[in-house]
Amino acid sequence: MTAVVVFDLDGTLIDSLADLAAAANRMLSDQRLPALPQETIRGFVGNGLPKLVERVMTHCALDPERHSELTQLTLTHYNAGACDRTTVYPGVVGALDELRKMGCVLGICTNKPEAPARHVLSELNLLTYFDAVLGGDTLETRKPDPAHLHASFDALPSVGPRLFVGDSEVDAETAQRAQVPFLLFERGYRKSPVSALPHTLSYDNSAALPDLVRQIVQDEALQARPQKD
Ligand SMILES: O=C(O)COP(=O)(O)O
Ligand SMILES: [Mg+2]
Repeated sequence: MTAVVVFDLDGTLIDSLADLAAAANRMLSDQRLPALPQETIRGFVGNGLPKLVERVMTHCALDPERHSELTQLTLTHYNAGACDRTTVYPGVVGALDELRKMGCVLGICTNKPEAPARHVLSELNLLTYFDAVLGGDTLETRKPDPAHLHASFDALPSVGPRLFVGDSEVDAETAQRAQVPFLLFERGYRKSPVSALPHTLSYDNSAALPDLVRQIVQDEALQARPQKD
């Protein structure tokens, strides 16, 4: 029972909010501005680091003309401490092991820039599970453009049906536009209720993932079977 499973990163496999918030707050401190609460920054995650910085800047009434300078500064701070407080969600490692044992091939489609995404995956001993890692700056486009997700699947061998696992509005929209089944992690950084996001199945413990993938693969196989009359 194999599948091509592509994962979002932040809020799906890893809880990276504390380090993202710390980087943004160091940038603000460099501007002699007070730190923002982590909960505020949580709402700014999902569309990549440049967008996160843009949202912080709007919130703090910083001059939009400084966007590229302050994005670079935030990235420098993030790179210096990307794994200080970031953790792998419970159940993820066991689920990735089992999926690999099933013969699935795994990839990453994240809006985090590719270099820090690879660095964080490597530091957390996750990089070797993935045969493709596409970041928010790998292509000219990124999620919710389905081209980002399609390119992630295309970078992997076609061992079975394709499915996407993510945590946010951006991921749900990407999967819907790409027309692939979507597994929604309920404990990530989404802003709307689970019921408001289009998804195939949802889960709150990553240990459930292999069974959910099996279920989707079986359903896909049933749908693909020629109908008898
Ligand atoms: O960097 C972000 O804003 C979000 O990253 P993600 O796509 O891995 O959730
Ligand atoms: Mg995410």
